Amino acid sequence: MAPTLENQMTQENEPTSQVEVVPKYKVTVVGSGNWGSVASKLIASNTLKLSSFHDEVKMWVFEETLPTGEKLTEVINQTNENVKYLPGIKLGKNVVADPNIEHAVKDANMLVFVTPHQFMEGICRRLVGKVKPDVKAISLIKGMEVKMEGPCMISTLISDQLGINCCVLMGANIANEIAVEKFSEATVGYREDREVAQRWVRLFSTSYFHVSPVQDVEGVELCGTLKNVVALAAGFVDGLEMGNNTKAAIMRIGLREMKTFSKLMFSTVKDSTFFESCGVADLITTCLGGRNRKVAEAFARNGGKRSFDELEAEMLQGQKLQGVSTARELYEVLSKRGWHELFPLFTTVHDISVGRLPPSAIVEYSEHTPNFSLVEGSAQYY
Ligand SMILES: NC(=O)C1=CN([C@@H]2O[C@H](COP(=O)(O)OP(=O)(O)OC[C@H]3O[C@@H](n4cnc5c(N)ncnc54)[C@H](O)[C@@H]3O)[C@@H](O)[C@H]2O)C=CC1
Ligand SMILES: O=C(CO)COP(=O)(O)O
Repeated sequence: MAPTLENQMTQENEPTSQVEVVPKYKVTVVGSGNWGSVASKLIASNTLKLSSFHDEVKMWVFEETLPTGEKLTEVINQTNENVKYLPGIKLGKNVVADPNIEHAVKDANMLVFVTPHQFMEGICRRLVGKVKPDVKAISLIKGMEVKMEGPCMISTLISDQLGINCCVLMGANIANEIAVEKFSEATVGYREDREVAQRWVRLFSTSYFHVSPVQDVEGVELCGTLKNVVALAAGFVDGLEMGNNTKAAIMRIGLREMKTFSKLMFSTVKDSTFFESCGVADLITTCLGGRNRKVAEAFARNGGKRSFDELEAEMLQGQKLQGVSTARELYEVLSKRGWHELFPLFTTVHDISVGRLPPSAIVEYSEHTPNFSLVEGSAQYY
């Protein structure tokens, strides 16, 4: 039987006695927004150093025309910079932007998914039958879809639609900080295949980006997804100038709801996952410096009179919030299961974001609803 790329590559970087041409993993990044561009830069710096990977990293770009009339893909390939989503940062000459998604993925052995979550169903539909059957995937996407049966994590959507293995990478990772090589950590969540997880760790790790593997895909992914809803609550508190103690209270309550929800959905979720970078660290950084927090602050300052869509378009120039749609998706799950009382913070964030409650409800609710703050509510179960 011919050796597969998989078993030929397990002894990564170890010298071989015979001179032989060993196939190398080809990596494609599906997505080229703010984090997608930084992820491409990280990976591209490593593929040049690690002999088991092809130097070239393909990056699928959702094509758009810039105000200059030029195509974004062409500008990225000419300047080696994503001038719209990550201006001022060189991606590495081995990053090649490609506007054709089918072409970008067809030869890849490793696929990195990093688009806003709302586009993933459409992307997966386009990719059915277009990827190598033994390709390995990883999702950096913080979000979920809601189906009749309940929430569907994006890694599950990818695995189910494309019939491939999918890990996740989440963490306290504000992209603009990693772009300028400030130290941070991240967590890779994997299901069974530790060797594949280690390969992802090697592909992403640098001196300033430390990655640890954890055998808990759902826990890691739910942390990354749910903290965006808590970040909106933190933004409301900032917009109302409530101060640090209130914000810390919101983060604490939010973390408990994250943990309770995750464990109710998946009994396999581990307590220890919440102490990894994907858990409490991501919650903190997003509540301090993320886009969800920033736009929610503006929303509250405007008394909820300007919609999130309007503020997002004005403040983020094409970048996308994940928290507002995640709050809506979460609300659907809570409604279907009759869980609103167990998750007052998640419920209130959605009610505020759609204008059913004023931003000030984020604290009023906590004062008047016993199980929101002082008395142990849903969170007592976990
Ligand atoms: N930016 C950050 O600091 C971090 C982001 N993430 C997560 O990574 C994921 C991707 O985020 P970013 O790369 O920051 O994206 P972004 O917020 O910069 O989103 C814009 C991207 O969406 C693309 N897009 C617009 N319309 C589209 C369509 N119809 N179909 C497909 N793509 C379309 C744009 O071309 C652009 O690449 C999100 O789930 C986010 O939560 C995770 C960690 C850090
Ligand atoms: O996920 C993030 C940091 O880890 C970024 O969060 P925002 O999308 O709120 O900027």
